[in-house]
Amino acid sequence: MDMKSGNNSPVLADPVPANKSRLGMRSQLLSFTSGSSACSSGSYLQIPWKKTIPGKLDDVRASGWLDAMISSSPPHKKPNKDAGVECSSSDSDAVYRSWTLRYPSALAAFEKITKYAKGKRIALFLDYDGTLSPIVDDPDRAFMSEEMRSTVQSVAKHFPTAIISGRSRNKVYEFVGLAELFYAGSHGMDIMGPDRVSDPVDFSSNRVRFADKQGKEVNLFQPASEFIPMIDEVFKALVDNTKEIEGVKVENNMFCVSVHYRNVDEKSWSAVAQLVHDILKEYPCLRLTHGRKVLEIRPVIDWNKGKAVKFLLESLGLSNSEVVLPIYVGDDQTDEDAFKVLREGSQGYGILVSSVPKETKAFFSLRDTSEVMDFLKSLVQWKQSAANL
Ligand SMILES: O=P(O)(O)OC[C@H]1O[C@H](O[C@H]2O[C@H](CO)[C@@H](O)[C@H](O)[C@H]2O)[C@H](O)[C@@H](O)[C@@H]1O
Repeated sequence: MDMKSGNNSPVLADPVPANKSRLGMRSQLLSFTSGSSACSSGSYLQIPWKKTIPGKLDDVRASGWLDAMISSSPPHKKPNKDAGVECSSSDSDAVYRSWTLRYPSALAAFEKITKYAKGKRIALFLDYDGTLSPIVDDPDRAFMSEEMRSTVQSVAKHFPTAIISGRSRNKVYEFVGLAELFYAGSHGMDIMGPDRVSDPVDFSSNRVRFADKQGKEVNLFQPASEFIPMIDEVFKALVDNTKEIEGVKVENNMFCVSVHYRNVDEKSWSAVAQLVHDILKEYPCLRLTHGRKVLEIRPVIDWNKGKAVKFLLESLGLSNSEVVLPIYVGDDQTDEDAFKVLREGSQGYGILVSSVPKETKAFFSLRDTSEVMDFLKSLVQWKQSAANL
C-alpha cells in the first residue's frame, strides 16, 4: 500500500517532523512499514519499550484527556453546581425531552422515517456495545440477549445489515454469531464484506478475496494491516505498565488497543491516562480516540467507521442515495464519524443511542438497547406489511 498521503490512500501525512526521530535508534518495526511509508521515515523509529515512570500529569490535563474521560459514559443525574445537589430525575427528564426536540426519538418519528424510505432500499449499520448489548463492567461478558439476536436476524432477512464495531472482527462475530451479516471490526479497519461490486478508489493491496465456509466469495479489507505488529507491541507494553493499577483492562482489538478504566478508582484515572499518553509519545503513528470509559489507541490512518460505511455501501452496490437509505445506529464518540458521513452527504440517518443529552451529528435518538430492539422490530413489521400490500 502506498502509505504517503494522497487522494487514494487512507494514510494521513506524517504527524511528526522528520527531525524528531526516536533517539536515532533503529527499530524492529521498520521491517513491516518498508518503502514509502510516511510512518517508516525517521519519525517512525521506536525505542525498545521500557517501563514508563508516570510523568507530569499536566500532559493529560492540558490535552483535555481527563475532561474527556470524565464526560465519557456520563452519570444519569446531572450535578447542580449552584446548589451542590443533584438534579431530580424529573429535571433530567425535562432536559432529555427538550433535547429530543433536536434529536427526535426514532420510534416517535418512525412514520417520518418510513415515509422517506418509501421506494428506497434500507441498508442497516449497527454498532455493537451499547447498541445491541447493554454496557456492562466486564467487556468479555457483553452478551446480547437471545431476543435481540433473533431481532437482528430477522432484520437481516429484509435489509442488508452490517455490524460496525470497535472490537476485533472475530470477537464481535463471536458475540453476534450470525453468518448472514457483514462485519467490520476495529472501528472499520477490518471489513469482511461481499465480493466487491464497485469501488471508487484503489484499495487493491489491502484487499484479499476468498471463499468463506459456505463457499461464498468474500472480500477482506484491512487498510491498516502493516500496523499489526506495532499494535501487538503496544498492547504488551500497556498490559505490563498498567498492571499495578487495579481495575485496568487492556484489550487487543487487532488494529487498535482498548484501555478500559471503567473499573478503576477515579483517583487513578490520571495515572492511566498518563501511561497511555507516554506510549503515544513513543509511537507517533498511533493516535487516541475516546469511547465509553475506554481509551482507544489506533493507527493514524485516515480511516474510521464513516469510511467503513461508505466502503460497505460501495461494495454492496448500495451507494446511490436516490434509491438507498442507509441507517446507522450507534452510541459512542467513534460512531459520530458515521453519523457525519450520512448527514453531510445527505445520504441517510444516524440514530444516537443515549439516555442523556449529547452533541451529535445523528438525526434521531433512542434511549437504550431495548428501544433499539423495538426500532428494529418496527422496521421488520413495516417491511412485512409493505410486502403484503
Ligand atoms: O464500537 P463498539 O461495538 O461500541 O465497541 C466499542 C468498545 O466497546 C467495548 O467497550 C465498551 O463496552 C464494554 C462492555 O459493555 C464496557 O465494559 C466498556 O466500558 C465500554 O467501553 C469493547 O470492550 C471495546 O473493545 C470496544 O472498542
